[in-house]
Amino acid sequence: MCTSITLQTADCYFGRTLDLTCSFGERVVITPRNYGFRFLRQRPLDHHYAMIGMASVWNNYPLYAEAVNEKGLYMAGLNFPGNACYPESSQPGKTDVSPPELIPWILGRCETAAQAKELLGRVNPIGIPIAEELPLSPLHWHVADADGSFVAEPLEGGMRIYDNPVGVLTNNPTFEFHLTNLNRYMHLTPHAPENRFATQLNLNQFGEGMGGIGLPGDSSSTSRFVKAAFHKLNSVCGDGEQASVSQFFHVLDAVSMVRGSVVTKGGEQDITTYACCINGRTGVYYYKTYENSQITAVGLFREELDGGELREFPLVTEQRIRFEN
Ligand SMILES: C[C@H](CCC(=O)NCCS(=O)(=O)O)[C@H]1CC[C@H]2[C@@H]3[C@H](O)C[C@@H]4C[C@H](O)CC[C@]4(C)[C@H]3C[C@H](O)[C@]12C
Repeated sequence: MCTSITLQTADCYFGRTLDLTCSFGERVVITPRNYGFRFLRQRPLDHHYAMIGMASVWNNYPLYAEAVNEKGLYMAGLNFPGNACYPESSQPGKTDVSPPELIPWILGRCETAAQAKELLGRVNPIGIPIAEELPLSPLHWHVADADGSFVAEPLEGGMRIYDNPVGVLTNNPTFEFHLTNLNRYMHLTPHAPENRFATQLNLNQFGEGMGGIGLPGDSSSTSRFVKAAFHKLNSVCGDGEQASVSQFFHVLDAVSMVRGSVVTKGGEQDITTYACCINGRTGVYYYKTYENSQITAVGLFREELDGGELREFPLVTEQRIRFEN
C-alpha cells in the first residue's frame, strides 16, 4: 500500500509512503540533464530536466517509484492491481510509452502539471516490459506541481485523467471511488462535536478528538485515503522549512504501516519501507526508513546537474539515537 500527498505551506511539498513487504533495491537517485534516456518505442532523450527521487537502478537505468524534476514537477507511481490496463498494441494517435519509462519521459520534458496532463492524455501505456526480467507493475500515477495535482489511471479504454482537488492518492479502487467515498465522512471535524444525536439527551464531549470519531484507522487503501485527506486538509503548520517537513511527515505517519499489523495472503509483513517529502522549489529530497526514523536529506541542486552520470545515494537505514547523558 502506498499513500501520496501534496502539502502547500510557504513552499509546496510532495511525497509518499511506500508500503511493501521487502525492498526493491531503492536508493535516492539524481539523474542529471545530460544522462541519455532510452525508450522502447520513442526517440532517445539525451538532454532533459534533471530529477531526483527514489529508484532502483537496473542496467544504469533509474526505475523511479517517485521523483521531482528541477522545475518542481512531481510524479509518483502507486500500485493499482486488477485495474491498471496496459494495451499490448499501439493505439491510433497515441504515444507508446512502457509504464516504467513514464516518470522519466514526463519529468524529463515537462515543466508544469498542465503540460504533463496534456502529454499523459496522449500516452498509450504499452504493456511491453523494458526487459524480460522486469515484469510490469500495475500502477496509477499522482502528478503535481505548486499549482495543483491530477491522477492518471490506465483503465480499459485508455488513460483517464482526473483533477485531484484533495491532493491525495492511495491504491485500489479507482480515484473516482475515493472521491465519492469522501462524502461519507463530511460530518467529521477537528473541532468539538455538537450534540446532533438527540436533543432530548444531554450528550457532551468527554475528551479531545471526538469530532473525528469515525475516521478510519486501518491500513486499507480506502481508509488511508480518507485519513490522509482529513489530516492534510486540516493541517496547521508553523513557519519555516523544518516545520513544514515535520508536518508533512506527521501526515504520512498517520497512514504508515506498523510491522505485524498487515500480513499478506502469502504470510509476509507489509510495512512502510520508507516515507519521503520533497520540496519542489529547492529540490531537497527528505526521507525516513522503517528502521531509521531520523530524517535524511539529499539536495538536487547540490550536485553538478549538467553531467551525464547517475548519482546514487544508498539509503541510511541504521537507527540513530541521540543519547543525552
Ligand atoms: C510496489 C510499489 C507500490 C507500492 C504500493 O502501492 N503498494 C500497495 C499495495 S496494495 O495495492 O495496497 O496491495 C511500486 C511503485 C513503483 C514500482 C517500481 C517502479 O514502477 C519501477 C520499476 C518497474 C519495473 O517494471 C518493476 C520494478 C520497479 C522497481 C517497480 C517495483 C514496484 O512495483 C514499485 C516500487
